[in-house]
Amino acid sequence: MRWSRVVNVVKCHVGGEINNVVTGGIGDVPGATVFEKMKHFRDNQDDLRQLLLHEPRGAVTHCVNYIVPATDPQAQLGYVIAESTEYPAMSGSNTMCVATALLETGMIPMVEPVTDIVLEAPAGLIRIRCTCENGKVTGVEFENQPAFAYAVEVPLELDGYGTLTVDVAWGGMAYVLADAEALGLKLVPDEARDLCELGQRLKTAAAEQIPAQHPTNPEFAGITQTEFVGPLSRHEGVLTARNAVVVSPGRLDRSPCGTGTSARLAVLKAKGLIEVGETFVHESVIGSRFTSRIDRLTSVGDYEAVVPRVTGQAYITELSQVGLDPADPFPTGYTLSDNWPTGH
Ligand SMILES: O=C(O)[C@H]1NCC[C@@H]1O
Repeated sequence: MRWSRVVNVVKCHVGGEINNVVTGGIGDVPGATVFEKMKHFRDNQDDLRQLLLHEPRGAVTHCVNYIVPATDPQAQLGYVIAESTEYPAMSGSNTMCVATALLETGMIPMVEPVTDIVLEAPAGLIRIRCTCENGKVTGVEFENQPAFAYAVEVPLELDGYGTLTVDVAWGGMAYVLADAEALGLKLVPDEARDLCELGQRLKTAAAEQIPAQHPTNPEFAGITQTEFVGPLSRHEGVLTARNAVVVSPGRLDRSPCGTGTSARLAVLKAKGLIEVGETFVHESVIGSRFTSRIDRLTSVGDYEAVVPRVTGQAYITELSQVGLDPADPFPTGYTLSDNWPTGH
């Protein structure tokens, strides 16, 4: 065997969402912050993302995280998140997989029954509380950077649908949130392809029509995600709802989505539908669940904001080494529109 590149990958899922973690083979990259390191990967080493996420090694449903040294002394390690079409500032499901991979492979020592860690994401410091039992991480609760609503109940023109009413919010990624019932959607698995097609159109229209520039870091991306929100209900008194997040280029998040849950908490608070500290259970289209709450209120620039805490459980599915044979005709892989949507 001869490989010109090899990385160690801890394959993980949380709530069915495949978010893998590269724990070796990269080393450090330049950058005074993890946000700068993210830009280095994006601008100079995007071939690695393509190698890992494109076929024949990856799939449109995968994300990957690169473990890097932290730049903030408060953090034990940093991570750069790479998805099919972007390097987001933050991701909830990826954070849960990263924390689980780091503790279950011993890169950060596990202390039972609770291990508190601090990691540096491109969005900033993420404080994480992991419950642990018999060497297994049984729950990852992360405190997100503040989430806030850019706009609540604003009109959006969409060809074929007329004028819709939507919300736009930041939860570590920027979301347009659309009411599923108003669109005749139940958020069930059979709707997956339709949700993706409509979701991609919605996010394009929202990005064109509704301003969403992050007030403290104008380099954070504008609207790249659509979140279809299902009706709120109470199960044994606990606020619960389903959602479906459409990740670009047009596939469903299998998990209840951590940044989407954070964005929804901000919108629920802006609409007076949730109290600080109240539990909110968010469910994905495949029925997986995250538990969340608003820990406290804050502000971001001129926006009133919430500090979300979101909990889920991740599982390691495989330990592997992914490599590149220098003669491989697909060193950056390929995408095909049968399962990797194009044209958005
Ligand atoms: O949990 C999240 O925030 C995400 N899951 C995949 C796409 C988003 O980054």
